[in-house]
Formats: sequence, structure tokens, C-alpha cells
Amino acid sequence: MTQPSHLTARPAPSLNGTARAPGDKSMSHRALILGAMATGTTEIEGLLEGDDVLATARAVKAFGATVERLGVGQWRVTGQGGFRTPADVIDCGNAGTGVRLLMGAAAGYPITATFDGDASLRKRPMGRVTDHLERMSARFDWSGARGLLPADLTGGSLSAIDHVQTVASAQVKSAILLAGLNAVGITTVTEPEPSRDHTERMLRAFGAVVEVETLDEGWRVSLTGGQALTGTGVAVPGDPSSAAFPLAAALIVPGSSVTVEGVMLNPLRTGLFQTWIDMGADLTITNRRSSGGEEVGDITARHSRLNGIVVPEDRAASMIDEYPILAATAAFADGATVMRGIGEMRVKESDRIALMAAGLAACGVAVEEEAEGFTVTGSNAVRGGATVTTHGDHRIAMSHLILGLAAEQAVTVDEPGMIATSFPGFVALMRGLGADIAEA
Ligand SMILES: O=C(O)C1=C[C@@H](OP(=O)(O)O)[C@@H](O)[C@H](O)C1
Ligand SMILES: C=C(OP(=O)(O)O)C(=O)O
Repeated sequence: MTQPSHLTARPAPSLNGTARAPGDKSMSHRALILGAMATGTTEIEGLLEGDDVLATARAVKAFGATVERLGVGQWRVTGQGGFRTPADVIDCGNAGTGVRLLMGAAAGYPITATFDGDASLRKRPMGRVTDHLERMSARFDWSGARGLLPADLTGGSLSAIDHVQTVASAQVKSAILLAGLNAVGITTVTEPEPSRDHTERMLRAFGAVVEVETLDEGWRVSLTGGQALTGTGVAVPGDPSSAAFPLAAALIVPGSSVTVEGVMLNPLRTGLFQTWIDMGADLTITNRRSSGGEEVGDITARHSRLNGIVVPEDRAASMIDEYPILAATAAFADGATVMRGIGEMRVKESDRIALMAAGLAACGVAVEEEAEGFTVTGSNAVRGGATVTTHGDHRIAMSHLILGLAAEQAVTVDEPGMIATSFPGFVALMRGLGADIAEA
């Protein structure tokens, strides 16, 4: 199927209805990778069938696991208790999580592998992971610039390290812990604020012992090397980072009420929802339950008058992927929404601070960019009427399309095919709620 070159969102009268969030991307990558490292069978339900995760599924198959798709979101991974040298380059596509976690996992085995990705992934810093894997004795050779893909790994014979992070990163933490599983000694990662803990939780579900110590600031996670994983069942709940888009639309389009069911409520992922509540959003969570080792619930958002706030900087790790959509909703708030301490946004699929600032400004929104953040001053009438360059970043595309639903004039985005990396059903889901999003 050919992808449209552009998508346009037109002002919507109101959005109403109930939808289900797609499976969580972070957990989907981890379920496939741990399933492949384990011995035995891992049955996964609710796997996100987005391009990022499908690249990881192909990667773990290349590393020797048997990977079967049993039905929609239902996958079976049969692991060999280790990785073997793959025949081809491991192409992780657009996925930072995929490549960094796979590098960590693969580093623990006596194999070689070449990792690569698309043009965006080739620009993202890998040294934040590979420098530490090298300290553990893995070797990386770079055919181009050091620290940028493609990279050739020679793994095996690792020693544990004690790593103290200055910026919380679940990808760095996870890569080191996955390598640490096959290292000699106790591997420890200390974070200034806790980042998402799906790796730790899932490792325990696969039978590993992972210790967590709460510190005055942040926490310390450790595991002893030489632990074997055993395949298990994984139920992947809905992705809060994707649920954010239809919920945002409901908050800013007058007359709207939207419920998203089955959203994961891990407290290390819900910073955006708390921030919206702090801004005065009418957001209610019902039907809280436990599923697959995570709390999930149904979230209803109704159109709300939002007030700008200063977002606490120590919340950044719990909503790092959500600042683009927060900025889009802040464009409709009374006053300024100040977002700081988020320099990490500049090294995602794009420089998200620069692209949000440019896209919002093109839509007539007052925005001030800083080195490590930005401030959006809202208004109850956002002009829209722009074509926004996304640099192939799914969250930049979706955030501007949502803004277009509530603006005075339509908003168009380029490279909309990239939305499928994290949210392949985005357009259909939004149309089901009454949104007018179509090929430009
Ligand atoms: O571990 C993960 O699944 C993720 C961690 C975050 O990245 P960092 O670890 O770089 O903060 C986040 O931005 C990414 O989308 C998913
Ligand atoms: C940053 C993201 O993903 P990744 O780092 O896996 O590419 C994201 O999904 O917003």
C-alpha cells in the first residue's frame, strides 16, 4: 500500500466515543528481547504491531529465536537461552529502544553482529550505551563516526559495572542490565530519578532476581550476572504515550468526551496525565485493575479550559515522549506552560524541541525555545493553517495533527507514514472518534 505524502487534520466539531490504546511500545520490545534471551516459550498478548517493534521481532529471529505470529497482537517467541551470530545486518529501523536494548542483550554473548537503522537512527547517539558496554568488555567498531550507526559488535566475556547516570534513561539502564545478566559480578545502575521500570519488572517475570534500592534522590537497580531466564506469558497493556493523542484531542476540541480503555498506569509513565490534571483538565480514571504485572485503567478526557503551568523538572523522565503533545495542548491553555530540564528531547527521532517550536510558531502559537526546554503561551484561538515538517518523527506528526483538529484552519504534516512506528492505527482510531484527518 502506498503511503500518502502528507496528511491534513481539519477543525472538528467535537470528538466523542471510546477507543482502545495500542499495545505499549516499551513493553513490546522488551517482551520480544527477553523472550529470545530466555529458554522456552513466551506467549505475548497485545504486542504493538508497529514498525519499531516489528524490526525488533525480525532482529530476535535473526539472533536465533523462533518467532511466530499467532493472531492480531498474539505472538510466540521460543528462545534458545542465548543469541547466535546473525547472518545479516540487524536493521532496527527507526527504533532507539530496539537498537539500544538489543545491543545490550547481544553484548553478553560470544557473537558478532552489525547494527544499523534508518537515517534518523543513524543520527542518534549510541555512545551513551556502547561506552558502558565497552567498559564491560564488549567491543564496538564503527564504520563511520564513532558512536553513530552502523556499529559492529563483538560480545562475550563481560564483567559487571557500577554505572551512575546523570540523566535518567531507561534505554541506557536496560542495555546495561541486559548485558549484566551475562556478566561476571553484580551490575548496578543508579539513576537521578527513576526511569520507566519495565525491564526490571519483566526480568522478574522471566525468573531473574533484580534488586532496587530507593535513594534520597533516585534509585539504584542491581542484578547478579549468570542468571538464566525462563519463557513466560506477557500481557502488554495499552500505551499511555499513544493514548495521549486522542485524550489530548478531547481536551482541546470543544464539546468532546473521549474514553481510552486499557491504558497502562505505571507511575513512571503517567507524568503527562498528572500535568494535565495540574492544568485543570477534566480527566477521570475508572476501572483500575491489574494486568500483566502493571496497573491499567480507562481514561476519560472531556473538553477543558486549561491553565498554563511550570511543569516540574523532576517529572521529565515520566513523560519524556509526551512533551510534544503537551505543547500542542498548551497552545490552547490560558497563560504560559513552561517545560524545562528536557534537553533529552533534542536526541529523539528528531530534535523535538526545535521541531515543536517551529511547528507551533508556523501555526501562530507563541513559543520560546531554550537550550533545554521551551515555553508555550496559549490562546483560545489558535490559527493553524500550516504545513509542518516532521523530519520523519511520529510524535511531531501526531501532535500537530491533533492541534489541527482544534485550530481555526487545517494543519498538514509531511512523512505521515512514520506514524506507524508507534501507532499504526492512529488515523483510523481518530476518525472513529469523529476527526477529519485525510490525505492532503
Ligand atoms: O526504554 C524505553 O522503552 C524508552 C525510553 C525513553 O528513552 P530514554 O531512555 O532515552 O529516555 C523513551 O524516550 C523511549 O521512547 C522509550
Ligand atoms: C523516543 C521514542 O522512541 P525510540 O527512542 O525507541 O526511538 C519515542 O517513541 O518517542
